[in-house]
Amino acid sequence: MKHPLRALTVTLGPAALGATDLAAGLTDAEVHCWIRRGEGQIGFGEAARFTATGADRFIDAEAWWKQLTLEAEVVDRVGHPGTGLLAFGSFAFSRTSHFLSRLVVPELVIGIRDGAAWATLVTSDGTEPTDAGVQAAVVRVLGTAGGAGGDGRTTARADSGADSAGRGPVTLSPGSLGEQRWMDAVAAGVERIAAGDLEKLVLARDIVVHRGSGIERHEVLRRLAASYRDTWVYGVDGLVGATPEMLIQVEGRTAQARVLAGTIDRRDANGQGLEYAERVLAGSPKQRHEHEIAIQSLTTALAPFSEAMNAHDEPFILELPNVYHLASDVKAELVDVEGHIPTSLALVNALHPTAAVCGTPTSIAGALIRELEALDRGPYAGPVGWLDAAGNGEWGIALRGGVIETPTSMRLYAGCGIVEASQPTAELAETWAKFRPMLEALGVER
Ligand SMILES: C=C(O[C@H]1C=CC=C(C(=O)O)[C@@H]1O)C(=O)O
Repeated sequence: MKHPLRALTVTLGPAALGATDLAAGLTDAEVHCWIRRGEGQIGFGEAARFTATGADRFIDAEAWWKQLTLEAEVVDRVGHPGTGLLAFGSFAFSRTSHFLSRLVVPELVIGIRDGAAWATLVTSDGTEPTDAGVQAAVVRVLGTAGGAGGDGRTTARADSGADSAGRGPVTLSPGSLGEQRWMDAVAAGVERIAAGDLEKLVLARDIVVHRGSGIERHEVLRRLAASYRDTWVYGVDGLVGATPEMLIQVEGRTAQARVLAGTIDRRDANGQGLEYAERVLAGSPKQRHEHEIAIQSLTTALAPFSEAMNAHDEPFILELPNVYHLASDVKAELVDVEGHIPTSLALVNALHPTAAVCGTPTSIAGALIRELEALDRGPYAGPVGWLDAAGNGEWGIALRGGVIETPTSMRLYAGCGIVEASQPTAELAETWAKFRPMLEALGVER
């Protein structure tokens, strides 16, 4: 007999987690996670799962989630975004993808928000989750109380040193298109833009990393969380990465997005730092044009759901360990649609795919991507994140990541915005800079 889910959320004392950085809790190879600057949520086990493919994947997921949360019995003693029932999710970039878009409700979620920790225990067999049950589940996944191992940053750094020192061979192999064929695809895209068929196109490619000694998923996540503190580190099943781009974040009536487009490799700055980025990135008409198109696509799609929207006139420079980006933060106050504030997933349905990962106009860019990339992007460049029963959530764009395909191999993806002024060799170099966070986390030096 199928039972409705039952959930209990309680505050966790500092000793229960034993660390101020949530990355310290990445103790299990199957852990789901969403972490930025040591805060967010991690999930263990599985109480429920939904999968879908096709054009209606977001709407179908939303309907499933609504029904599940309506039937559930929830005691939430914390009551902020992310507490109560929560699902992690990952969606295919394309409606034609074979990848199964998914929502996963873990049995145990541990979170840190504004320095305070909490945990939610979910049962699917009809039993009532208790305080003692939550504490016991936390101890089970983190080791003894207070035994999560201190600060995730320290642990991760020590591990990555040990890793590059001496594990099995790591090799790279080309994905769907080799480098030359991918550059030919970029040149073909530029031609189509020059012919006036479209304004911008985002072309991606894949590579496969083989690691003889095995891919340790939670170690990879720890390294990403340690090195890429300003990104959102995500792990949902085999999908793992650290994205700097926020498609949409919803908290009550407030929605926020971080739009990125325009990139330079930090290695090219030769230590000149931000001054170089200001000159070469913010000062480049090509990069500004690429960024302008991405901002336009987000704000146009968000406008019907909001009454007040502000985005700065000037993009800022986002400094990451591998690249500098042109970035713009957009904030909007949401309006009721059919009597309700739109949920984060409803907004994802309206916003995806933006011009930061597809192009403009969307349908022409989407068709050209299918024609030129010769690649099923799977969850790459699709929405990844979490949502709660109130509709709050954070959905990043699954960039700077990849999919663990076998115990010893992982497929990585990276793409570039192509405009008329794009040069195939420069775009190829940019993909290598974008692969770098994952390559480093996997112990590949390049
Ligand atoms: C498509 C990717 O990046 C997008 C996000 C930021 C900057 C981009 C760019 O400058 O081309 C891309 O639009 C990727 O990382 O795979």
